Amino acid sequence: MAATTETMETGLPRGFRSAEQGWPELRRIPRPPHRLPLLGDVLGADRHRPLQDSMRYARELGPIFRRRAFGKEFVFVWGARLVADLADESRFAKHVGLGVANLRPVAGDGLFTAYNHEPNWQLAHDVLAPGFSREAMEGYHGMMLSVAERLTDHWDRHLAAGRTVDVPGDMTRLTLETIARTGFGHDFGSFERDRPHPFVTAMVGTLTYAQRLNSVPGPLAPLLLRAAARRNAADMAHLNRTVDGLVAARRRSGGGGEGDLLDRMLATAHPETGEKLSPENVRKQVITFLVAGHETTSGALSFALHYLALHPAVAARARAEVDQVWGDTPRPGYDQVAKLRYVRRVLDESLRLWPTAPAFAREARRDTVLAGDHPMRRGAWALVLTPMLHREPEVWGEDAERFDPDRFTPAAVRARPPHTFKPFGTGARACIGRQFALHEATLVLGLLLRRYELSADPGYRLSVAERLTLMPEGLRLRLERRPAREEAGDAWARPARAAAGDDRRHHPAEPAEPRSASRCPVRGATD
Ligand code: HEM
Repeated sequence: MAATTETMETGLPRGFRSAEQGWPELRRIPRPPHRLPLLGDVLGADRHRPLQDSMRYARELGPIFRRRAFGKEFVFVWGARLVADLADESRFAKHVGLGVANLRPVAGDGLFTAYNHEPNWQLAHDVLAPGFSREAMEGYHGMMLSVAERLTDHWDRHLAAGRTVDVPGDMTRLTLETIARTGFGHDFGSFERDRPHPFVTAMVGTLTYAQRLNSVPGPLAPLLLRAAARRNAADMAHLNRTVDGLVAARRRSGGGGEGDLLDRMLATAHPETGEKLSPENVRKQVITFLVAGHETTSGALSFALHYLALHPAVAARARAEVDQVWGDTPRPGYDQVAKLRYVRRVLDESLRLWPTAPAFAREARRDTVLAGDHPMRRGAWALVLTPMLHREPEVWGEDAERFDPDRFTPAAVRARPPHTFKPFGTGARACIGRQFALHEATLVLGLLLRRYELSADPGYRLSVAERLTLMPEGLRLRLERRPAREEAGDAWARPARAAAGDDRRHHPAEPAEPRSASRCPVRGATD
């Protein structure tokens, strides 16, 4: 089965370089004390929650440590000084590490899973980056609002029926519809279904399988995961079919996406070379963007809603800001979203505690010494454990576990060393969809805060599910409608959909920012 050759024939993904080869002084790096022969550091490990296991080890072993499972040794790094050094792009680059490499069968040389040397990375990056420029984002705003209104209609129905709402499920509906609609002009009809869309089920299946591949001995994987591999093949076939249908429909219609991501993928030539993406690469990019474009944002929104429900004073402050900034505007404009500074801080603080893509891997471009202390050979790699970087006491204080959005006031951000907040990764391979995710999530949190009081089930204890990404498992909230403001004609409590045309509406009041051809439109100064 072509889908698994990279991982199953050798037990290791292509490009894998063992820690023993890469780190000459590996022995100096702390490891758990009770290592079993052949099996490694598996005592007490929860194979469904490898990230949270690693967080536990990090607390015991310090800012750099290693774990071994079934013959594979991993080096983890989370100390601020070490991570800042790994962010040096002249000496380090993205490593397509185990978890990401396991997604290669489905996402191939798509933007997220491409090896640095693959020419399709630069090609796709240059062709697609303008799809995340400010102008493009402004064009998506109306569609994002429309999808958010489908969510509030859905929640209103639950509220009327006296039911609680399924936060991760509904956030996934929302973010899938948003990326599908803005990027590909497609409607999955998620809010009209009782169960997750089969695309989501297939996606969760492939992500879970990619994670599981790391938790079984490589050579035994074909045997131990035979049934799971069969299901995975069916899931991948479903993803491919969905995407092929979507692309075929667009080709038949002869474009018509008004320059959305799919139009760019199909028709845009590289500005310098004139090259276009191949049909096979388009398939990989569409899958990449549909998956990367919703799963992590859904988790980020879900964690933020969890913390808002848990901290009524924070929610009240955020709501007061929304009322003040948006006033009675039924449909906030593009530029009114970035003005929700406190709501954005709530989001940042949620991403600090639970960065929903919780690790990224870095490899040495040449022989070097990490932070002047740990020699690494060219190709040696380490996993940055973002949730622990974001809890590093020297940076975030002894109360780093406490949820406090004021850690992101401009003064507090300025006072922190660089490279200490990395939910979107780092360098040239950092998240291309960062602004998209932040705009969408801030807008949706604003709309929900304005419309509802949210309360948590007092019995709920945060349980974080892992499938390469993170999600607050089983989170349900009780809603109460905020009293309507009669004098405003209930304008904000019931968005006047018809009043504000829908898709691709630009806000004339917002002047377009001049774009420098030499500057990548998705890389901000904060990266
Ligand atoms: C809160 C939401 C999001 C988070 C936390 C997040 C996080 C990340 C991280 C950590 C990386 C770097 C991975 C690595 O170094 O291996 C990444 C890359 C990427 N993300 Fe996101 N992401 C989010 C939303 C999005 C959205 C909305 C899109 C698309 C619309 C997207 C598309 C991508 C792509 C294509 C890459 C690969 C970029 C490259 O290598 O050139 N992400 N993301």
